[in-house]
Amino acid sequence: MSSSILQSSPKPLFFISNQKQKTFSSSLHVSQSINGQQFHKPCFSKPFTLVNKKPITAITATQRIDKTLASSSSSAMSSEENLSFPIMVNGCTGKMGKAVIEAGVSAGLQVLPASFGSESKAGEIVEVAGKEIRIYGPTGRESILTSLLKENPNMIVIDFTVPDAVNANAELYSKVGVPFVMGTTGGDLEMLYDTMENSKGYALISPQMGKQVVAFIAAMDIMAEQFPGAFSGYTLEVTESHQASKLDTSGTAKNVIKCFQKLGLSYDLDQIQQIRDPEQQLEMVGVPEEHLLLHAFHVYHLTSPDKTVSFEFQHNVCGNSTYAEGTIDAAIFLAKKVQSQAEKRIYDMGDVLREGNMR
Ligand SMILES: NC(=O)c1ccc[n+]([C@@H]2O[C@H](COP(=O)([O-])OP(=O)(O)OC[C@H]3O[C@@H](n4cnc5c(N)ncnc54)[C@H](O)[C@@H]3O)[C@@H](O)[C@H]2O)c1
Ligand SMILES: O=C(O)C1=N[C@H](C(=O)O)CCC1
Repeated sequence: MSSSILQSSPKPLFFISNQKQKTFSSSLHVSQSINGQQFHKPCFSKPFTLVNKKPITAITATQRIDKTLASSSSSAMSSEENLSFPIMVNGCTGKMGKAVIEAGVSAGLQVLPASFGSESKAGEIVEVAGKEIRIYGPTGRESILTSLLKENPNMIVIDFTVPDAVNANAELYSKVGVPFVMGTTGGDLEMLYDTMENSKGYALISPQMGKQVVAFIAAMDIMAEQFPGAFSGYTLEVTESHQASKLDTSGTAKNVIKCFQKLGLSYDLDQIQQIRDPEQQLEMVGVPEEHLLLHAFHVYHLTSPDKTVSFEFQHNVCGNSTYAEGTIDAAIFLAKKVQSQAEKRIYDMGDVLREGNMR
């Protein structure tokens, strides 16, 4: 596959982009005072700040979210449903972790001062969106989570960690019995769903939290259901470009490809062309320079057997605010399901959209 895919059609049939919004966000500057010194940083989302490194101790009631925020959250949320719940954001020093905490704070949710992170960060206390959060490495997670749940029976875990941690984390959440939103991609999806089927827990699992992209995938799925095989014989080329730090292939692209397969296209996931090189992203994909460190561009190009007909679909996202907002909607949706003891326990972002649970 060549770069022509990305440049072949100046007017794609389907184009979703939030570049405008993120161009605004990219000019955001954060000013923080650390040990009396003032720091200014241009960023997509506010950076976390390392406060200090202390030995790990159990979470106590005094470390929990402050009560002022807790009480204000009920009015900021939905007073008629009296839905106020704390979130534990795992991977809180990561790009998504930070963005989700900011979105959660804006929505009036409580953020618990504990987060699962990498071994190298274990014991650190970091500041994200004005909240001090202690990082817990791989050791002792079960007892930490158990005591957190005991003190916060209506808590929801939000996981934006790394592909390698997905299955072990989901097993732990299920074992302890804490409902969770799994935004992290990768891992063994079949195993993840098996874990949930075998537990009594609630979960919302989605490799894509951006509402408009989710709606696009749902539309493709409806087309596949109504017109199975409509694109038989066509060839498919898929290109996805993300920041160089992304560890796995786009989970979103995999879901879109499932729809194309139902539409009759034969395609193997290892044919996906991943672009992680910033130079290619600038020149070939057209990613704005200020978003090289945080973007998700996807192109699906379909060509008829005799090459007389072609289709192109794109969804291009700069920054990550759309995912963070969707994640908070997902957490609110899941909290309501838990509260109402809904029979269905495993959800995805399509369920959130279908029930109109958007703020
Ligand atoms: N569902 C969506 O809409 C969506 C959107 C964006 C990103 N993602 C996915 O979310 C995940 C995180 O993305 P990101 O951009 O924030 O990545 P990131 O690299 O910026 O952050 C990863 C975080 O995980 C932590 N971590 C590393 N090893 C860990 C471990 N063993 N246990 C717990 N935490 C660990 C890191 O310290 C870091 O805080 C990726 O899988 C990405 O594909 C999903
Ligand atoms: O930035 C990422 O990493 C993203 N991952 C998700 C995926 O793999 O589909 C969603 C888009 C952003």
